[in-house]
Amino acid sequence: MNPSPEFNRFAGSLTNMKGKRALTIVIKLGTSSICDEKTHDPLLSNLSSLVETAVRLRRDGHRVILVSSGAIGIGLKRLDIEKRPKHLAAAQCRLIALWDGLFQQLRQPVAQVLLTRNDIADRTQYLNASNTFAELLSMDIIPIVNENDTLAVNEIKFGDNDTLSAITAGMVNADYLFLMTDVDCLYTNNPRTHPDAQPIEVVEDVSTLRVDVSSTGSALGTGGMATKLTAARLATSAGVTTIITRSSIPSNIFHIVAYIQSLKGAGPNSQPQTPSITGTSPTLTPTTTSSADDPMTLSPLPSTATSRSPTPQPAASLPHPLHTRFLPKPRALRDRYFWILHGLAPHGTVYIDEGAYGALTRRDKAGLLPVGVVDVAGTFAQQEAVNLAVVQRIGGGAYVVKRPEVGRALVNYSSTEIARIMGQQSSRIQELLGYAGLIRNGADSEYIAYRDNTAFFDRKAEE
Ligand SMILES: N[C@@H](CCC(=O)OP(=O)(O)O)C(=O)O
Repeated sequence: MNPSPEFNRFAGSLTNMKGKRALTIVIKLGTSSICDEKTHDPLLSNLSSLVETAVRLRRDGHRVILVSSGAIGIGLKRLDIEKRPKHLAAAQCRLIALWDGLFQQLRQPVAQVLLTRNDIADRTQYLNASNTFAELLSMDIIPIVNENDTLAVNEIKFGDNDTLSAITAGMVNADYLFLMTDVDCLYTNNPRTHPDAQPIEVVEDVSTLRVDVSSTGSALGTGGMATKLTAARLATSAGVTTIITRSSIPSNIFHIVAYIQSLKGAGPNSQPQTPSITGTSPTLTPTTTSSADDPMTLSPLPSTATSRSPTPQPAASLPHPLHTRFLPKPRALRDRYFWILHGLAPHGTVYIDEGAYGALTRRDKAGLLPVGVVDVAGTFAQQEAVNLAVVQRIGGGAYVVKRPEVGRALVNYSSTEIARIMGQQSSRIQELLGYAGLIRNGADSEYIAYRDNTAFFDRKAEE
């Protein structure tokens, strides 16, 4: 296969990136970008174009990881059935053969990586996965990642490949995560019903955007608008610039990277000099259908997003296609905290009082002691991950939940054990349980969770 004219055309802008440090770029392609929603035929020209783009980036010295959905969609064609089966990913082998065949045309080796949450639930396994990616990338191989649908029951599912791609991007310390989809970018409103809707070019803080979840994504995939924002929140917390852009023109990746890299010369996280949204309509405006073709419609809060006016006025000289860029958090979450917060699935909830929360989140962070625990829900074993919720004690053993999800912890005691020692001084653990939890550094544990085994979504707590 010879590179298409389009492939050769963007060689011009490539020169802008030459001589710069190698970037790690994760590209996520959803089902609707891989196969036709009605016929389920693979979108060959689209896939070929993506292959050309990825190979070109690789040859320019960058590291590329592809997160590819499509096993279920392609499987429908293979099995000649109409509807997405609930428990079947019949065509992962077909999907990877398709990618391998296309990459092979350009002599680019690829490697299949199938993951479930179980594969990263243990710290050593997480680090193994991370090392495997590093090794593949150092050998100029493009890893192609998907959820291992054959093994992934609900408890160990990432659930959607947007989330999986964000976790992958965090794991490899990527510079960019591209969430390729069937719309150009996020808009201030649904442009179909609101002609004055403006594209949102830059989002500083994804948590201040409220998403219209009525657009649920394609009929064959599991993601949609909401999962893209979740992915953006995860990836940006790990310091990854996250982009939403249209998948039908994969070479856009190239122009967008070149554009953003050129902005970086103008200062960290530079933004185009375009008007800010004034905040006249900060409430959510639902889209009218859930078609995958719907633009993503968001209601940004005033100071956190920058939109392009109807006549684009790019700040940098480089031309760039429409996209939404989520700025990475200035200080990336420590790898261990990223893993605890986003790699692990919580098995229950430990309710802590405000005093404990304060101690766990202050600068000289403490561990979680039994005395700060008010209640426990769910069934979990030692060394499993739990959700942490903050409660206010209101007397007589009663409490109100103030913040239902502030962070995660890897616990030294099971749910049954915690139920027996909560609210007590650590010195009573031995007496109450007959033993004292996990032993670390030769001493019994006085903590429900060690301080380096707790992590919080509020970034101030982790800085
Ligand atoms: N693992 C599934 C894809 C799940 C998924 O997240 O799909 P999508 O929303 O299209 O990215 C598959 O290969 O079909």
